[in-house]
Amino acid sequence: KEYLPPELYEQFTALLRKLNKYFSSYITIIIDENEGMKVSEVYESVQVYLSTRSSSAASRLKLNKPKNAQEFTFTMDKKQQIVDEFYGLKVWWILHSRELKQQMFSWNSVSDEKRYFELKFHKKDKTRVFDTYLPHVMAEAKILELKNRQRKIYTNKGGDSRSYEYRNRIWTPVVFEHPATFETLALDPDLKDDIMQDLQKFSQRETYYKKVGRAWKRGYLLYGPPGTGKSSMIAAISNFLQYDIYDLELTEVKSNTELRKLLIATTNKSIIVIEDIDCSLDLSDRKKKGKKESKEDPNPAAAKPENETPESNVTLSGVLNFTDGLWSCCGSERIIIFTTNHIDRLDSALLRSGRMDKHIHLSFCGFSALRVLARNYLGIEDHPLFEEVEILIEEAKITPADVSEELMRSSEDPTAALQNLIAALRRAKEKAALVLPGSDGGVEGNLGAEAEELGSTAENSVTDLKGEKAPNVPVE
Ligand SMILES: Nc1ncnc2c1ncn2[C@@H]1O[C@H](COP(=O)(O)OP(=O)(O)OP(=O)(O)O)[C@@H](O)[C@H]1O
Ligand SMILES: [Mg+2]
Repeated sequence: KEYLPPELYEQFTALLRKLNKYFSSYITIIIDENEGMKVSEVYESVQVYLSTRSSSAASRLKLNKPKNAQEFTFTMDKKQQIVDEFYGLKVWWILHSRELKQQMFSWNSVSDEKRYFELKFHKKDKTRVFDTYLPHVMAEAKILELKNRQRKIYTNKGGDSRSYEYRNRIWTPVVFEHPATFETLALDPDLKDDIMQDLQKFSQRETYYKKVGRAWKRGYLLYGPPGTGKSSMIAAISNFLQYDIYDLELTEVKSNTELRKLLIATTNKSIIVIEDIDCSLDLSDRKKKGKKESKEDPNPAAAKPENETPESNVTLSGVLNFTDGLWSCCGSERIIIFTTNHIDRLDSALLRSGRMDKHIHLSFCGFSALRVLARNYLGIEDHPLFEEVEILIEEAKITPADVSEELMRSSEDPTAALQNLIAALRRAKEKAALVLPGSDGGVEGNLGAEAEELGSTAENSVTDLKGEKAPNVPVE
């Protein structure tokens, strides 16, 4: 390097590398961390596999202990080599990292890093490596992943953009530990069974979906007043199927293209959630609003101040494409869940039959749901006060969240807790009568109408908390 001019030195070393390759009796395979916009599955599997080998084989390790994990795990540090042996076959693994030069200068710029594994083995072992060793690595990684699996909840709401782990990922993961299960969910038993069977069936129907030519995914729309268990149900579904959750914050998504990127970056066996879809996007009035704006202001772009941050440009059609367009079939075993408190605010395009496979109405606490809550919070199956509660609860229209609150206040004394509940039910009943005299009650009056309205748009039966089916009025 000291004696040759730089350009000659470059050429000389390139030639040496070529010669080395020509005469070398080894083969090297590169496994990149990123595969387009996704983290490569092969890279992740290799990393998991090597974590069991590294503690004995490498001299410099990184120590990890994921939250709640039983044991420490080790991962290879950069430039470390691990020699692995498999029935007499010897291979070398090295983790490399390359800094990518940034094109543009900026004050808070951080150089990008590209990581990759290098697998080296003798030429004579080529067939064995491809036919037996690599499949063994993948299979072993799968077993380990299942053993140490921690479910994650991902969000697209800005992670730490300067941390390497998150900069290259558009979803930020957090370990998911929600305790809600179908056991603890206060729901009409028939509705609960129906949902559980539907989920179970879905998760076992890979070949069926293929046979009928459909993408292996399912859409649920959960609707009902606040505090009726929509979010809890999503957690219960995740715990039931052992799927990860992708919590999509639509207001953070700038365009339909970004929405598509987010979709592509989700993994299989996952639940994609858009909570409060009516609040995230003005879906119903979008077209009308667009027309109005264009009438009032012939050139709206010119009126905008230049430094204004661009608003979300996600459109209804973008969301619809996200749920069932051509791109929605990349990957499989996905459940897409929308939640809303106001089903009447949703565009009919989102509600039409076949769009979301199941519309689930979560409503006020019925007596059977109360029994579940009494078991959860008070540890009782029956009580003399249940008779009174049963009569009151059908009229009072109180959410499971409110019932839970009442029961929690004196959980050590079931009688006192139920007396509190009875008082709360009486208050709720009076309040409901005051709000809408002569009607069934407050908000719930509207909800009944919503259910009927939905019956006319949804192909699937509309099931509610009490297991009633809303009338299926034919689509006009
Ligand atoms: N059906 C239910 N079964 C058991 N607990 C429930 C149920 N509904 C509500 N709760 C309790 O009430 C709290 C609020 O419920 P949750 O967040 O699931 O309501 P939500 O329907 O998602 O409300 P929002 O529309 O405001 O998002 C939860 O912490 C849960 O403990
Ligand atoms: Mg919620």
